[in-house]
Amino acid sequence: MTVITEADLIESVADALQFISYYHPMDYIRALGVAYEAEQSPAAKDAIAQILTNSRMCAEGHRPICQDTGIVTIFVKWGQECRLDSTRSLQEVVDEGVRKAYLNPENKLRASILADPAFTRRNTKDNTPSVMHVEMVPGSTVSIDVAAKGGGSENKSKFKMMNPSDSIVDWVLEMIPQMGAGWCPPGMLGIGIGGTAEKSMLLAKESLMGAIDMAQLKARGPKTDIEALRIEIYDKVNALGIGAQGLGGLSTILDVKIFDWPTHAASKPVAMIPNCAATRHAHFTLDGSGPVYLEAPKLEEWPDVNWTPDKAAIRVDLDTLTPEVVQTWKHGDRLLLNGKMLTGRDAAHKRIADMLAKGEELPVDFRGRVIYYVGPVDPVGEEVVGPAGPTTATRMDKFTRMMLDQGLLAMVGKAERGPDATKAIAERKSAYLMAVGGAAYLVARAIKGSKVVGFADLGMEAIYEFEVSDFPVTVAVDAAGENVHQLAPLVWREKIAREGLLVGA
Ligand SMILES: O=C(O)C[C@H](O)C(=O)O
Repeated sequence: MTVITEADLIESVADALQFISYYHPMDYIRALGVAYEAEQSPAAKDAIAQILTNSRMCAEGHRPICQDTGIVTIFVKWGQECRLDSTRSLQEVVDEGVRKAYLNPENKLRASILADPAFTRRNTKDNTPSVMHVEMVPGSTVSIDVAAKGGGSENKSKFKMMNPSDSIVDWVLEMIPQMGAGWCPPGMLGIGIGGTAEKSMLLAKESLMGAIDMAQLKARGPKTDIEALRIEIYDKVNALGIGAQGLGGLSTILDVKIFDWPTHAASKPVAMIPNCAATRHAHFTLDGSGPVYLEAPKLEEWPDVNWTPDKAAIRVDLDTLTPEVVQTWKHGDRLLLNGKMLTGRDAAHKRIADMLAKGEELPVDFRGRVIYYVGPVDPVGEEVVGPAGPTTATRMDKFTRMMLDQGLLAMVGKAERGPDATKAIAERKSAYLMAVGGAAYLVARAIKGSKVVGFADLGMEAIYEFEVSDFPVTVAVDAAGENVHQLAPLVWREKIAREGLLVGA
């Protein structure tokens, strides 16, 4: 009987979570490097350059790849000849490891988990509990996959109970455009086919724990129907031209993973879960001999890509910004923002709406201001703020009109805006600016000052005032309502079809 001690499990889980917070898996970095070389869309290439540069900076600086340090998801294969030496449950012991990792003072990670999700949504403050799936297997070791799944990509998960004769490829191609860019492409698609409703979801999620091997698979050719399906979905999704961050381009996905399971004669459940640019997972095996520490990758393995701000970009002074200046910006323009910018995301917007409904005075005057949708990581050491990349703007769509009514001039976030928000932006001659999701540490370098100016109790969801210097954004919706996320993928889809471009990495 192998004895697994509490201490070994806690230490190994904590080490793996710290590790994946700043080291991308190398298979992802290699595939993204190939996608970068192949990319022909300047906007998508710039976004991939930011993600690659950010990744290397995080590996060097041991700080999180993304401000969203994820919901911890753990797959445990527990050997039947192993015993956990603890009076606590496996969930409690694993969560002790999560707590230790997320509260590590040298690299404090963002606490994103809220208890009582339907009502008070209270932050648990240490990112616990994790979501754990345990399977008993033959053997005398414990094998663990640890992942930290970003909320933006998790939000785009899809499920369908198909008729047995329905086409999986058709459904995927219908879903991908609906998912927009909030899942931070280029990433991976995990697909689960069969079993029951919940089993297919688990299969999809577990499939994402695998390494990216699409190039090798395509080179050797498919040997099974599932492999052929992976290639077909990979090629057809990339041919949609959505591209990095939805900016139009050749690489929307870097791989498709598929797990399947026998199902009922009446059913064909299919689940699809995307993994974002902040792909984070690691694997280790405990054999009773002590904790496992993962081996650091070599920095030379990162592609030699060093993003710097575009010198031709338009410099904007936020402190003297006027509606007239906002109206001169055209969709696709690159801007470098300078001066003071407010922040606010889901909880702050909801509270503003509640306060306005009650006729209460807001803690912040939004007139003439720009708001950045972000929930930053707390700073460590000399930092003024930790990694602070944009959150998905679409979730703030329902509040856009309300915020523009408060005198807001423009918004900064990631991914597309929906039709209502785009219409409101055009009516008020405002603008929506897009920063690159998955480049949070790089973006945070442009933030020179940070203070909380409202709703301090909301933690990372409070309203901050950032002082920024050359903060890079692209005009995604301009005052005329022109929207890059609608226009660019169409252009690239047609170009790919017309020129027969080789898509993907
Ligand atoms: O929570 C965040 O910071 C970002 C979120 O993962 C998102 O992609 O919208």
